[in-house]
Amino acid sequence: MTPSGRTGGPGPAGAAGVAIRLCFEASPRLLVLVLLLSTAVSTLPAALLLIVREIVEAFTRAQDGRVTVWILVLGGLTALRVAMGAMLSVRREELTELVGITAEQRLLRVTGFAPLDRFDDPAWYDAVARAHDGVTWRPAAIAGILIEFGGQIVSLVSMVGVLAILDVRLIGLALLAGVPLLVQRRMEARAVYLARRGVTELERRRDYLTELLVRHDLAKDVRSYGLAAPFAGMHDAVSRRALGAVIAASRHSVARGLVAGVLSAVCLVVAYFLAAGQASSGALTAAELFLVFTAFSTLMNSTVDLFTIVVDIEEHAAYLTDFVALAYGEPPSAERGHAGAPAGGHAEGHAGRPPRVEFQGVGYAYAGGPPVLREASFTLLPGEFAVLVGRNGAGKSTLVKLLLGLLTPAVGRILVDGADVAGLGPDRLRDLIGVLYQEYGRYEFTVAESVRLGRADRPLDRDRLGFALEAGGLSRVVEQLPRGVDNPVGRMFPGARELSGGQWQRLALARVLYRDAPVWVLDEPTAALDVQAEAALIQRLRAERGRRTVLLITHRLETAQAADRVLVLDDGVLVEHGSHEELVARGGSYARLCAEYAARQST
Ligand SMILES: Nc1ncnc2c1ncn2[C@@H]1O[C@H](COP(=O)(O)OP(=O)(O)OP(=O)(O)O)[C@@H](O)[C@H]1O
Repeated sequence: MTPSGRTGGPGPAGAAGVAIRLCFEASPRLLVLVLLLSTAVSTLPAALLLIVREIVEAFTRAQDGRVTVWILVLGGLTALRVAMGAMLSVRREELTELVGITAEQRLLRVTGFAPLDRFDDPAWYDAVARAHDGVTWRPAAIAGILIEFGGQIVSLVSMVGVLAILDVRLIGLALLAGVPLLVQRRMEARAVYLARRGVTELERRRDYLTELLVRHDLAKDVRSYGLAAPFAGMHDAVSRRALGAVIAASRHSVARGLVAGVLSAVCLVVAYFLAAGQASSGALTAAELFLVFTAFSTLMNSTVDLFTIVVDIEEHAAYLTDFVALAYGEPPSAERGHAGAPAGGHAEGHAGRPPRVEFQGVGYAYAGGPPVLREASFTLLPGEFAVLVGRNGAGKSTLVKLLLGLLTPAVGRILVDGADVAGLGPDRLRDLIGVLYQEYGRYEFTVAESVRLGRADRPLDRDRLGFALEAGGLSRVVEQLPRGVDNPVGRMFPGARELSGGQWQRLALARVLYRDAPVWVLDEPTAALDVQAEAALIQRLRAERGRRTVLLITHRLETAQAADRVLVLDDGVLVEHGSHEELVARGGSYARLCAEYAARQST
């Protein structure tokens, strides 16, 4: 079940469990220290109250010496309480921050490893948005509340003890006074949560519109088409709709709050009358009457705080439904790894000989859509340089995603040296195949860091970096940067130099070259390259023949002429394959593509 399908939530106990687990993951030592400090700080108010009683009693009996001693003790304990309170607050803050970081790390790992097809599901985006909403502070808030909970229990028990000595009836009244407030708070929290859940999509739309106005790759479009005002207007409308829904949900909260306040006040008034009656009958001294009033209101507040804690945890638990489902649910397949033996072979890989890649009757359709690939069967021979061509939407990029194991064939198998890709596991596949996607990443790091992402699991190899930059056609560009390979690129961070479209593509290509995998899959690698850079790349690919198996996707048919073999995909069907000359002579799909291409080039 996808997290988006859940509405029940982990419940207060489940959320508390998650928070405690995160505290332990964050720092067990800090957790213990904070708990000890919290307990110590919470026991002091009751002790201080009893000392006040001693002072008043000593004063009424004119025992000046005792009064002085107790006042000094009171002063000492008050100072201690302030000091411990300050320490508690600092350490608690540290713990909650660490819990926030730990929780966000969990979520980032889950979303970073999620199967690619999740990104086709709007409900997945809703679930991630909700999980992300508050992930840095809600688990931390629960942890903080739990720590407070321990303190509140200690404080409540000590006040119950004080009242038990003086008038046991008041304990029940103090506890009762909290109930209306609890009910009111709970109804309020639930209504707001349900309203906010209902507007997740609106909030995502709002965030998307914000992004459209701050993304530098869209800045030119936005200005040239005058889109800033319409986007800002849409943002305003969507934000107001979301806000309206949340406000509507809390419409009755003032009335409910008034009723709850009156009911609580009734309990307080009854309790004070009872205590005053005791004092006038002589059962309580003036000091004890003062003590009763103070202990009652403290107990009542502690009760309300305790109830509030439960409601707060319940509220956070509701908001954490999607986080818990994502972070503690079934791990995504990529993270689970593939411990089992690879099906149908072992793909030992690059030991001297590049691998063979086979598509056997592969079919695929995106969820709810028509077949995009039908019965595709072909073999890339070890060390072969093959080119895949076809019209827009023919299914070329889908084929690449299937080969990289990002999508799973609906029918058929894909084998690398006899091993089914489905059983190889992401690490092995990454070792075997270096890929350049059409939409490659533009990472705003230094040149060296960006290229090293090709082998992010290993320390930077400066020699390989030099080779990759040279072979990728970036050496001259890098030489002109003030800090060379250690210069940041992009425009978001200080000292960074923006690259041209073609230079970004060369950087992405350098990443693939740095990876040094025995199979290269390059989807439109020359789309942004100038003629010279394109020729250099093709020359390099030809030089790699026999050492690497290369599949290159392109719309530039000159490139196809340089390849050993051309594969032609038409509407999801692999209609032809052979050398450029053979296919032209055949007069089929490829020949028609070439004719159209030549006509376009000559106009
Ligand atoms: N994530 C997706 N969800 C649903 N349909 C998709 C998705 N990605 C691609 N398609 C559809 O699959 C078909 C093949 O797309 P694909 O990107 O594989 O084509 P392509 O041959 O690489 O095209 P191009 O030359 O334009 O890059 C298209 O009709 C497209 O609409």
